Amino acid sequence: MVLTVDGLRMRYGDTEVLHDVSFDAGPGEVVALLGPNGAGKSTTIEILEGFRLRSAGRVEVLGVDPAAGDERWRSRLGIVLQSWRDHGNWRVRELLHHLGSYYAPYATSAEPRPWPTDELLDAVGLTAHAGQKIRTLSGGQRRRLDVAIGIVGRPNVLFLDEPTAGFDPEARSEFHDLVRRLAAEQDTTILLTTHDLDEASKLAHRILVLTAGRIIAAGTTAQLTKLIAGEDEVRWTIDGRPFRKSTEDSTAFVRGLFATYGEAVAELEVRRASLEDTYLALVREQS
Ligand SMILES: Nc1ncnc2c1ncn2[C@@H]1O[C@H](COP(=O)(O)OP(=O)(O)OP(=O)(O)O)[C@@H](O)[C@H]1O
Repeated sequence: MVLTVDGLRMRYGDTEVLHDVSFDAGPGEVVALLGPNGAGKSTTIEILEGFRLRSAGRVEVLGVDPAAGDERWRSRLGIVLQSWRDHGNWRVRELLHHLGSYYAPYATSAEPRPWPTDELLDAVGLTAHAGQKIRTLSGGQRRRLDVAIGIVGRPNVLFLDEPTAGFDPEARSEFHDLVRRLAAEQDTTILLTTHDLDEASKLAHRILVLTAGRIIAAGTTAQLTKLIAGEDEVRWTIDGRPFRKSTEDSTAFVRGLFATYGEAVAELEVRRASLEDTYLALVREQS
């Protein structure tokens, strides 16, 4: 396993913000930590990055406890934080070239490092802005640069904390392609956090739903849909009077409705439970 988290707990003072979090991830796997504000997503990712010391539990990243990771171990991680580190006066190409040079000592023949600057600029869609000063980039362009900084060392593991915040739909879709390519072609294991269920479903092989410091559901989008599938809603009127019923099997219910009321049933509507609805219901229930 590339990532192993077993019984992870974290406490800030008297407050426990992670309770017994466990999951793992293999090479080339994309895992999304999905949850509302304050669920503990950043805390989890920061512990795996070695930025925070956990209170309890076993954590291994590339076979190493992050609390004891050395420079060589660190060189195999890519990190994209939520907050922007300001390098305003640098130009995009210069900065990537400069940061990339730190990784050169850790190159192997199987894993050349760093990622050549021009190829990288192309991969993140910043070629046209390569000569621009960083403070003149738009929010979405800066975020692309954040991602480029995260992957310049061709990491084996990439941590992305809310990577697409501030992206327009096109940038988001290009970013999704990039993440898929990194996982499929470079076997990069990717752990990302997001509030966005749609993004998690599109990107991740596995989604972990975290609320209030606990993983309350985990699986592929299809498995989650099955696991937390809610009830459909059926609405209809009889003689102008509105009715509404929540049911797990709307087809059987509608069949029964027609058997009983026949042609008196009008304005029939069936709304299937979406994963989004059930995810929101779950989160509300837990928080
Ligand atoms: N340094 C800290 N000291 C005390 N409490 C903290 C600290 N950092 C985070 N917390 C608390 O821990 C909990 C989890 O925070 P965390 O940032 O991990 O959540 P998150 O899921 O990443 O949220 P968001 O989506 O808002 O980024 C929150 O209740 C937060 O207030």
